[in-house]
Amino acid sequence: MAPFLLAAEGLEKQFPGVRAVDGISLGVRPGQCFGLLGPNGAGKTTTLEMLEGIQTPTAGQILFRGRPLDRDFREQVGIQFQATALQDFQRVHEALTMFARLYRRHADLEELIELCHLRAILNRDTRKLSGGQRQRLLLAIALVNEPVLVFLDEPTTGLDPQARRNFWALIDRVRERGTTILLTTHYMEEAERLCDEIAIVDQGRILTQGDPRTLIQEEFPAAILRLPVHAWPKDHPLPDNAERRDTMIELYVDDVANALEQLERQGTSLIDLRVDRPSLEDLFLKLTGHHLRA
Ligand SMILES: Nc1ncnc2c1ncn2[C@@H]1O[C@H](COP(=O)(O)OP(=O)(O)OP(=O)(O)O)[C@@H](O)[C@H]1O
Repeated sequence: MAPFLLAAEGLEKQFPGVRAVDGISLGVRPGQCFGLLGPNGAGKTTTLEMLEGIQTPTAGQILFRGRPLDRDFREQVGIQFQATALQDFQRVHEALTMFARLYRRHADLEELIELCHLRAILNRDTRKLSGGQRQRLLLAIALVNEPVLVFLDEPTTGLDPQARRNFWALIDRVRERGTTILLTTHYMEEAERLCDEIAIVDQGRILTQGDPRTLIQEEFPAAILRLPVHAWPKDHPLPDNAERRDTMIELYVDDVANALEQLERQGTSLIDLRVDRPSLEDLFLKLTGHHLRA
């Protein structure tokens, strides 16, 4: 586990009647953005909370810089919870200052305010923040002790697409400062956009792990052509590189131009044809047989 900042081996968590995490091993390298990607209930939050030292594993080992989690670990990491309780009647700058006081070492608050775009809302009551503003404040709070590693649990859930994109840009800047990030998400686009490495989690286990682009390239050719079943000529059997999914036929191809020529030659109507680059959604479907959002 030596090159890893944080590593887990054989993590398990058993709740009464529910095996939330069923043998997860992973390693997060310094400077990396590592993502746990999976549907609701997959065990992402439970895994994250064990890695944060908040939940005790039923079995398994966690090492931070090669050592078990200790008091020092708490000083060196930051946590953005799904729903950190911000106190009522507290303004943004008061919340920041209060959290900064909890740590021996803390960041330059002015710099943090700039980084997280909080200047314009410093005097706002924390109950009056929009979803994006709240997430920016929660991220600033997670960064208040200048952590080397920050945990983000579904940081953009509930944000509108524009606020989500803004938050991604903010995460880019946090990374550029050298902070290692471990996040959970059920948005595949987010995992593809932000993460150097992902672990796809389903039913408490990791199905596959690696850099998103490589994972996709290993499983799929360059493109997936999708067309409705009714467009396919009845007398033509499906070729080996095709699969039927519900009302659609998917063709897995490397040479799009050549595939289109063949389809036209066999009399397939191309009017409803879609050409897609294979995505994490396709990978998840292939690995589990179901859609991530199902
Ligand atoms: N404290 C608990 N007691 C009992 N069961 C729990 C507890 N916490 C989580 N679970 C169960 O463990 C499983 C995994 O939950 P977890 O919250 O880790 O999943 P998740 O992937 O983070 O999902 P979500 O995106 O909805 O947060 C679920 O079946 C959940 O109901």
